[in-house]
Amino acid sequence: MEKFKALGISDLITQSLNNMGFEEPTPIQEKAIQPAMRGQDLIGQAQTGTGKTAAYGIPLIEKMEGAREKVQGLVLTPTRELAIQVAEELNKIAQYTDVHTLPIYGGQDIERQIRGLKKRPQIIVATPGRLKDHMQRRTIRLDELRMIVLDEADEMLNMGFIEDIEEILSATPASRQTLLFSATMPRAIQSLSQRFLRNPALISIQSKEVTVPLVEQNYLEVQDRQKFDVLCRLLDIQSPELAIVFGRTKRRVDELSEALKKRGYAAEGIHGDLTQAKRDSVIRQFRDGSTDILVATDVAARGLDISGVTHVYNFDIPQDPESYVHRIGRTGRAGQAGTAITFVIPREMDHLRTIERLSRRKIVRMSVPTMSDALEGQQRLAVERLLAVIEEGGFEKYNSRAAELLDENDSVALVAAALKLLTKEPDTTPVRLTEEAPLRHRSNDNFRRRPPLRR
Ligand SMILES: Nc1ncnc2c1ncn2[C@@H]1O[C@H](COP(=O)(O)OP(=O)(O)OP(=O)(O)O)[C@@H](O)[C@H]1O
Ligand SMILES: [Mg+2]
Repeated sequence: MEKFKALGISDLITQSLNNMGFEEPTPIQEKAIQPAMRGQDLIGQAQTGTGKTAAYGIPLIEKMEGAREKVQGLVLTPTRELAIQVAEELNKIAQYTDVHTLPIYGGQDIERQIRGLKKRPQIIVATPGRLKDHMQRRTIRLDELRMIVLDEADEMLNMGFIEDIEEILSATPASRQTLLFSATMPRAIQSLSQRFLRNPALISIQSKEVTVPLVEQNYLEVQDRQKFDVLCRLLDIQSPELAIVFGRTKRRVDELSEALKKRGYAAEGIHGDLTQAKRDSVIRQFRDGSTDILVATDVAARGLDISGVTHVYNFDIPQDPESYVHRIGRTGRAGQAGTAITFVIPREMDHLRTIERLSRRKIVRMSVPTMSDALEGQQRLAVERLLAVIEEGGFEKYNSRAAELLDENDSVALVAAALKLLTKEPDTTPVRLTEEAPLRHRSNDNFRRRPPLRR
């Protein structure tokens, strides 16, 4: 806590950071908080899962005046789920202050948002489209805005959002402070962003690699039609606590989540064509662990912070290196370890090399697991469960029956039969997935010109 105090953070906020289990600032927090509190514009870059939200959130909250009635702080995010999550984190950080944050995003009843706005939140976390709606209706005014943050800044300044961002910024006072944060900051975006900032400080947490070292990164080469069986085997062998499976298209996500359910996995899909109510419930179930596998388009690639995600599977190789970095960054967060496996069809190998080069990290080839590997994995799980019961005790009621059985049967046969009962044998229920065409290899330059957001 002393280290947070030394950054000039007030007692009320230090106290909530303590409650949240933050013992000391992460490197980006250490470097960004003071200049941001001094009023400096900045571009902050640090690896996924290293606390960028609080790095901008703390100074943002510190700068708000509880008594003022108009919106003073604004965070823009590329997705609705991220807006909700960031607003929650800001409200946690500000729990002992009189600063309130409201998320504003598409797909939610606008009247309800208008009622929320009547409570005069000082900070709004918004997706650009819905914010523009409110600006047009004059239910949100930005003429007293003091600070604006573009979270996932490179994505927000990508083709699909840039006009919205320009329009929103032009409605804010020129005196406002502007902060940009992301784990990836391609140079083209850095120079573009200079237009919106005044003498920005570039705060970048230097590291050899863009991705988090705690994430083990593998790929396997596989034909498209084999991918699904390979995924199921991997799930059986690795038995993730929670896993995210990324697919290229909405149809892919629908088909994949259905197919996984057919084979008995607790999977749900998320993409941009679902109703917001459905998206909310899918994320809620995944956060509380009632769904083990989230199947997603890139709509879930950025910013989402869900603890317990031990594995990320790129069922389809990502479109660009940035997407790769963000997708695999859904695991290995806040010092936890994680595993990421990318499925590459032979014609996409060049693409993998480009990702490797730009993320400056070797992605290690692994062999395609066999059916017997999968069975072995499930057997191991069954054994673990059995041994855990022995450890726990409380099965005395079964002792006399066990002794009886042992008198009449071979002991190895008995245990083997029990293990067979406990083991989920690999499921081979036939499923159908529409084949995806391989990603064509494109030059780096093109990576950034993709039209985003058809996810
Ligand atoms: N100082 C800290 N000590 C301990 N945990 C922290 C600290 N700061 C942040 N965290 C936790 O680390 C996790 C990741 O933080 P956050 O979501 O802000 O990462 P990020 O850098 O924005 O990642 P991404 O690039 O994926 O958006 C969160 O669960 C957050 O609560
Ligand atoms: Mg973030």
